[in-house]
Amino acid sequence: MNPNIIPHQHAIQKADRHRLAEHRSFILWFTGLSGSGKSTLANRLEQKLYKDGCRTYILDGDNIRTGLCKDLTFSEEDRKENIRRIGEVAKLMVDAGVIVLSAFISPFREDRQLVRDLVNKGEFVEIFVNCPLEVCEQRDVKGLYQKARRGEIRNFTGIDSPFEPPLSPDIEIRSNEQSLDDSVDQLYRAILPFLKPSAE
Ligand SMILES: Nc1ncnc2c1ncn2[C@@H]1O[C@H](COP(=O)(O)OS(=O)(=O)O)[C@@H](OP(=O)(O)O)[C@H]1O
Ligand SMILES: Nc1ncnc2c1ncn2[C@@H]1O[C@H](COP(=O)(O)OP(=O)(O)O)[C@@H](O)[C@H]1O
Repeated sequence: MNPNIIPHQHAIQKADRHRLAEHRSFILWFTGLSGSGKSTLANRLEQKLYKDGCRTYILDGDNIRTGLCKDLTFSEEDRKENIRRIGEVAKLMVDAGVIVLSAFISPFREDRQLVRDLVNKGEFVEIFVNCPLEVCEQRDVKGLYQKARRGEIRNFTGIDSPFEPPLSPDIEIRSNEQSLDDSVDQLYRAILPFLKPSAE
């Protein structure tokens, strides 16, 4: 820490923003293989929360790897840096009173833990979108698994780059065993308790 950087105490705090929005803010951290269903679930859940009048924002590859993190590759080191930056952005958004839905592979336990440690207890909800590699590969939503198998993409998660599944996720969705509607319902019911304003 640089001793010459002294944070300013702003008059309007996170708790004030929660009162205004009438809900708390936190990070819904979707993790899973490419094609497991992270983006689809984040999108569907956001629509439900939006209908309820919640302030939400999705962080995913479209708005991060084409902007803030466009300098990063898929090496282990760059993936770590990717998640570190996303974690810092998500933390700011939580402070701004927004419910953040983040949809990144985030393959390493240590990096996910790092994001959890950035925010207060109860402000990080780890959602493991669990789907066997064979099913993700069969879905091949973007044709990337085929490219990876042909050797046209290197360091592809599940093929020649590791994925460390969460050991005790807050929520687990088995996206190959349950329908999309059931998955969204399960998620919505599980996060309702997080929405309620606490005694801040
Ligand atoms: N080498 C390699 N490995 C994995 N994924 C790859 C790769 N190259 C490109 N893509 C596409 O990039 C998306 C994953 O980016 P992330 O930022 O979520 O990855 S990570 O969290 O830094 O590991 C991922 O998107 P999703 O399918 O939505 O997960 C892929 O479409
Ligand atoms: N229960 C489920 N939850 C999420 N996605 C599902 C489910 N069942 C089938 N799918 C399908 O799996 C695919 C997941 O793709 P996507 O959301 O882009 O994955 P990711 O963001 O993890 O790469 C979509 O075509 C989606 O319709």
